[in-house]
Amino acid sequence: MTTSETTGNRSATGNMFVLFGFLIREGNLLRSPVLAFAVLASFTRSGMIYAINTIAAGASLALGNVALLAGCIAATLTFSHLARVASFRLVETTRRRLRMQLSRKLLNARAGFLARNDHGKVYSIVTQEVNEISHASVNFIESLEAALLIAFCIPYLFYLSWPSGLATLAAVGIGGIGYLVAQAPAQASAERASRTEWVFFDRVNDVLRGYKELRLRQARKAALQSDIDDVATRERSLKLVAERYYSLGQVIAQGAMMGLLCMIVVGLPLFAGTETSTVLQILTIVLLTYGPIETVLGNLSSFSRAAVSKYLIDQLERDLANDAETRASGPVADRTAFRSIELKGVTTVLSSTTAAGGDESFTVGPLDLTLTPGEVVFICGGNGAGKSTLLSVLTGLRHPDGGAILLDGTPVAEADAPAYRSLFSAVFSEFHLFNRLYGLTEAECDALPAHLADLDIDHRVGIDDGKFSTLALSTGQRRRLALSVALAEKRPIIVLDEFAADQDPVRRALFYDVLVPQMARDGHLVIAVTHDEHCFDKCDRLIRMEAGRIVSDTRQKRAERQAG
Ligand SMILES: Nc1ncnc2c1ncn2[C@@H]1O[C@H](COP(=O)(O)OP(=O)(O)OP(=O)(O)O)[C@@H](O)[C@H]1O
Repeated sequence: MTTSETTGNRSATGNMFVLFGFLIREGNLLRSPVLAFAVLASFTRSGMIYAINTIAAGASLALGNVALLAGCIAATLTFSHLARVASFRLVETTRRRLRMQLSRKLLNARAGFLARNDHGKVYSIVTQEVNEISHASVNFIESLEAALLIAFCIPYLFYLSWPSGLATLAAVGIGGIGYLVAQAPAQASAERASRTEWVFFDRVNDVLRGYKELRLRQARKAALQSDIDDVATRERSLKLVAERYYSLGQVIAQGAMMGLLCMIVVGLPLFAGTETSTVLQILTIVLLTYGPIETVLGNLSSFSRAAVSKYLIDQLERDLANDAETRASGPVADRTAFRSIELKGVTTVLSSTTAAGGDESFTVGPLDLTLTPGEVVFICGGNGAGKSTLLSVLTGLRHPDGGAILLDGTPVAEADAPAYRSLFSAVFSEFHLFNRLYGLTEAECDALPAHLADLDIDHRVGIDDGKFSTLALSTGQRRRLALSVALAEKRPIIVLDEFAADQDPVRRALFYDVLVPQMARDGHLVIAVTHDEHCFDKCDRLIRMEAGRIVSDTRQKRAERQAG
């Protein structure tokens, strides 16, 4: 991968400027006290250098100079401490802002984006890359303080001896150029290392999620371990290459500084005839600024790493913005009722990349369907027939690629999707249980215990302080818990994808003979994907799908229920 491939349109130096702009803007640096503390610390440190030099040059100890030295030392220590504390606050603020901003964008992304994208990449960016940037903000303040000190000292050096001032400027310049030369290849390797880290996070996910399968087959475990070793080794090599370049930049900077010292000690007396006392004064200043110069140059590599992180975060944010949901201009009010939902020639194209690198697509639709409140609709069909895709489109999680969804006769635009989705509660085949009762109203929370009892799960789970007492449940129990939440939401439409598949015969009967009829009696439209052929008579409509199409839509009289 070349540098231009990895850093897109931005050059390595451009990345650095973007980072600096971000740190100044996000840290509100121009108005932050941290800047004032850094300026004051470097000012008093310069005063300290001046006082040391003046005392060293004088024959006797002048009280005023000693007082100046003591005052400058106390002030430098105080301002440096305050600047450090303020800059750590800045680190945490930057980290918090970045994380909040990224999570907000992830929450606003289309469902398809999250289904499509590697989670390793998202985890890595939200943790590692964000940390890299927030740490750079401390280095930024530190470098600013050091750069100011250098800016104060160089004129003083020019005042004492212009060749020494010029030589110091040249040394700083050579050091800076060294970093600029080294950072392009270093950033390219650092970026590749970050991308390799995304793969590492995915593999860790395999270890955590596939722990049972891995323990059943040693060979699988060994192969995964070897893959993880490969990824970790590749990442290590890429990081080492990047660090080697960064170190090369540092060597050039250190070499320039050492050259400067030699030039002062040997060059000045030899070629400029500078007196020993002046040489000593210059040497004191250079030695006291040596540390800050090294800080500025040394931090360049951390900025370079952070610039790569910023580039990767920007890239993710751009992808998220391109795939963000179209939002309504005002606040979205929940819909509490509907008269009809109509799918008119709805088509959805699912596409992915094949192992050979080609494109593979599957079209669901065109689908025509009208649904009304109080109906019990079962959807059946073989694996891959398009049932789950139909549910995604119907619930507004996926905007159709063709045709339209009409709610009470009005087409649902993408911006209307949030309001439209508020009609639905669902337990998808791959559902997620939140530990906390996020977003439930007080009335819904109050209704929940009754639904836990109806679904025969109250003996295993309780609610404590807005949280479930446990989620350590069997698959069937987890599904019943998810349905309890869905029912407590009291939304007009309940969607269930293979709900009964994990239930024992008693609970399955409870579902088909008691719960579903009860939902319909309460006025819900119930849409359930099911493979239970012996229960097909327990619905008002049976929709059969094949190869992405509805091949039959049979209305029937529901079989009599045992209860209700
Ligand atoms: N990203 C994708 N690219 C291409 N084809 C896809 C993609 N996602 C799913 N498919 C295909 O689309 C078809 C419909 O999938 P869907 O999940 O809707 O089927 P389903 O009827 O719910 O199946 P099951 O009963 O197995 O859950 C399947 O053949 C599947 O392989």
